[in-house]
Amino acid sequence: HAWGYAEDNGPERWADNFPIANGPRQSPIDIVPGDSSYDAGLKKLNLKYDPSTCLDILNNGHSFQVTFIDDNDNSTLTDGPISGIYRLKQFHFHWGASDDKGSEHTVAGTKYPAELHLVHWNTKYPSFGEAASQPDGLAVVGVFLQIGNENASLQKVLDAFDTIRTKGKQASFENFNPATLLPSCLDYWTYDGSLTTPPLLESVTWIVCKEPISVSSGQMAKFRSLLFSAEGEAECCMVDNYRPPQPLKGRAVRASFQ
Ligand SMILES: Cc1c(Cl)c([N+](=O)[O-])nn1CC(=O)Nc1ccc(S(N)(=O)=O)cc1
Ligand SMILES: [Zn+2]
Repeated sequence: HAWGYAEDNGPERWADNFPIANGPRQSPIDIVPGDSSYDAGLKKLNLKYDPSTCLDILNNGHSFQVTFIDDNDNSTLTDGPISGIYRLKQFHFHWGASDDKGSEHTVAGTKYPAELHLVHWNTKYPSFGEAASQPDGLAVVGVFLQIGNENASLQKVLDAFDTIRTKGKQASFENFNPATLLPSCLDYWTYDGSLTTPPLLESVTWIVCKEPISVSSGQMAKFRSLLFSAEGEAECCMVDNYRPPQPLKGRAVRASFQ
């Protein structure tokens, strides 16, 4: 039976089929600001996104994702802690059943109600699939969501939820600019990690923004209206789709700010 987030197929069971779950560079982690070291050599993040590369929105049974056309360099991540050009493939979120949990990374033990992941792949490799198995293949920008004012940009994504309520549903979703989901300050922590869901590949340079973006409680309720289950199956709310923090195993966490 496939992996998920339930008692019988959730994060504590993933190592059964994916032994890398106990590997040396697993994600997420608890970021302890006092233990991170400022690295003056770290460049500012350079995120350049073209809304016309936005393609569709999909409920994949674990989260929902907005997928981008990645056969050109129109939507890219450069600089920051990485070298070369990484292309945006998709973004998705992780969230909780209540506002006191939901993020994957935590900051000195603090959980946020949700976390956005913008997934990019290194164009030194021919495709996302090839890149995903390389130690420098992927770069994911993580952004925390905190309860506050309604987020107008996020609302555009939430308005599409009625078309993707159940697992496997996909709908056209065009001309969305993911830059509108970024915080104003792009200070970040960075460390070497992995995908946070199976296959848990250790190919991700993590770039976690210090500043959260806002989401209203009503908008969080909308996230929780999605279903893990497919049409015709017993309804199972899509909530708590986050992996808890994993052992640091000696890794350094660098900060782009003092
Ligand atoms: C593994 C893989 C390959 Cl290879 C392909 N492909 O299309 O070739 N698609 N997937 C699936 C995928 O991307 N998973 C993924 C899991 C966690 C995260 S997270 N939370 O950001 O760490 C990002 C992505
Ligand atoms: Zn993710």
